[in-house]
Amino acid sequence: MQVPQLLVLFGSQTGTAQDEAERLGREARRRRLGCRVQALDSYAVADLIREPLVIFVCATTGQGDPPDNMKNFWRFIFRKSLLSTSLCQMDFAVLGLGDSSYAKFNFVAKKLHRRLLQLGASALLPPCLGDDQHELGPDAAIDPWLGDLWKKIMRLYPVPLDFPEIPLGIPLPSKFIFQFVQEVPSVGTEGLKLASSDPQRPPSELQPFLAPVITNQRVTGPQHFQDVRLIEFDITGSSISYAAGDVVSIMPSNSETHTQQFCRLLGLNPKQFFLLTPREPGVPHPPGLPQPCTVSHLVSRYLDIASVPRRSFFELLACLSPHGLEREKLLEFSSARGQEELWEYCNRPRRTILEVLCDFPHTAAAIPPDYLLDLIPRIRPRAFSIASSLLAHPGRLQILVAVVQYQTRLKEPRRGLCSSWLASLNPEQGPVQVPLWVRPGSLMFPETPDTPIIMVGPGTGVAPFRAAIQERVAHSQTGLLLAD
Ligand SMILES: Cc1cc2nc3c(=O)[nH]c(=O)nc-3n(C[C@H](O)[C@H](O)[C@H](O)COP(=O)(O)OP(=O)(O)OC[C@H]3O[C@@H](n4cnc5c(N)ncnc54)[C@H](O)[C@@H]3O)c2cc1C
Ligand SMILES: Cc1cc2nc3c(=O)[nH]c(=O)nc-3n(C[C@H](O)[C@H](O)[C@H](O)COP(=O)(O)O)c2cc1C
Repeated sequence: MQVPQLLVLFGSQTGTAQDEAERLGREARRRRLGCRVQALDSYAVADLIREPLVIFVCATTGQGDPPDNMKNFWRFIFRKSLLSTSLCQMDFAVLGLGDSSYAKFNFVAKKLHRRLLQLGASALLPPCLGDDQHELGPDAAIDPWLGDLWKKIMRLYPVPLDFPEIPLGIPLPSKFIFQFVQEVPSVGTEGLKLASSDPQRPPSELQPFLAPVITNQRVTGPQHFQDVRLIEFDITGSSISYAAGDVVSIMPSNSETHTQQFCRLLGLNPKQFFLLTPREPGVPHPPGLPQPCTVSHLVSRYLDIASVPRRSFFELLACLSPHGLEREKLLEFSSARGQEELWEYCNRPRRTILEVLCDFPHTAAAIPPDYLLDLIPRIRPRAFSIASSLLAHPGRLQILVAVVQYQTRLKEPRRGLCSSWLASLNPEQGPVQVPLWVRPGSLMFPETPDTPIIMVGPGTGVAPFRAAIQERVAHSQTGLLLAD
């Protein structure tokens, strides 16, 4: 008897839907189902007509919009030419991530559910609508829904009896195998660059442009509570072009201090090189990680140790812990009944992964490197409205950054990863480069430059208007007034 195969496809803007999709993948593997977990746009969508069992995990972003990594899928699935029997072989369920304070609550999940029914697929359950506004977060809706889903799936797709369930507490195999290497293999140091600038293709998340920082200047008075920076990048030779309203994405790094602290806790040598091999065929190499790579590069540029850990982090950490007391606490945090306590410990005070690891030192010191990429999510890029015009500043790109810093009940102030990192870059102390790429924004300015517009953009919300005004001045428009 063959093992049933489940496909989990996700669309995620900031990682929550991806984390839930990976949780589904782990729960499926514990139940001995074959399981693939993929971003919707990295899946060959035409193959859906052959899939028997698919769970879609989708966030809603913007104003009821699909996340960037499912935009191609979204266009495809709503093609008018698709027949109403296209997906009649498929059982499916949709898990939505949203926030009920938005007018279009879980719009993507609801619309996708309806569309799949129109295409002939059979729903296993009504869609699950995870809500950030719930005091226990989206898991309040997801936990009971998943219980029902597994009951249904295991009834319709029973696994052979000689494959018993793998109990919680036993770690599943890691996605990758780390092989530490004493010497740098012959690909040389070129492979260690984060990204190169290929003049043929505009920079993207997979291949950002390393833009030198030209200036980094505070534009608010020294007494003002908010530190706002005007940062200028040199984008000469990048093939980047932009207009007012466009957005630049920036991939930040962890601070040197945090990187070193993390390595110390885990007993890792930052200078050590390693190679990564996927445990299963077909698992892609982590995007943006060079091969070979140094531990320091992995920790500073890839692992989001400054983020607030999710429940899945505690679940895996508990499995890896050799220390009785620490393991017991970690298991509690990963259980359904421990969610209120976890919220108080982590989410409310915004405690970071690094700080949690400091609280569980015996466990941290025993984490096998193979599990690092299962345990800690990838650093996410941050978006900034472009605050300049190429017509006024050829070969340059400027942004206005409000440095995020606030206090919770923890003694140490909370600092935004990207804004604090950008603020720390000082080109006067030597060359510094920032990985970035540009995408169109949703803010559209009138095509005829003489159309009068009233612009309201408080704080750094003024950035796109600064760009629009520079454009209009370059076109010799007069009568412009920007009030602040
Ligand atoms: C399309 C778009 C355009 C943007 N343009 C700009 C721009 O022009 N300039 C700009 O400065 N930013 C802009 N942002 C925001 C920017 O992308 C980052 O979110 C911001 O810089 C913070 O990132 P960070 O990494 O420093 O903070 P993170 O490490 O991501 O931390 C931010 C998180 O901290 C929490 N937080 C922040 N303040 C508090 C508080 N007082 N109390 C409790 N929790 C808090 C919130 O959960 C918040 O999500 C834009 C965002 C988008 C989506
Ligand atoms: C900029 C932004 C726009 C959002 N727009 C919506 C929305 O229109 N409807 C909704 O239900 N949730 C909305 N949300 C909430 C997200 O869907 C929710 O936080 C979700 O957990 C994010 O999942 P992700 O991390 O996988 O992207 C928005 C969140 C952000 C940050």
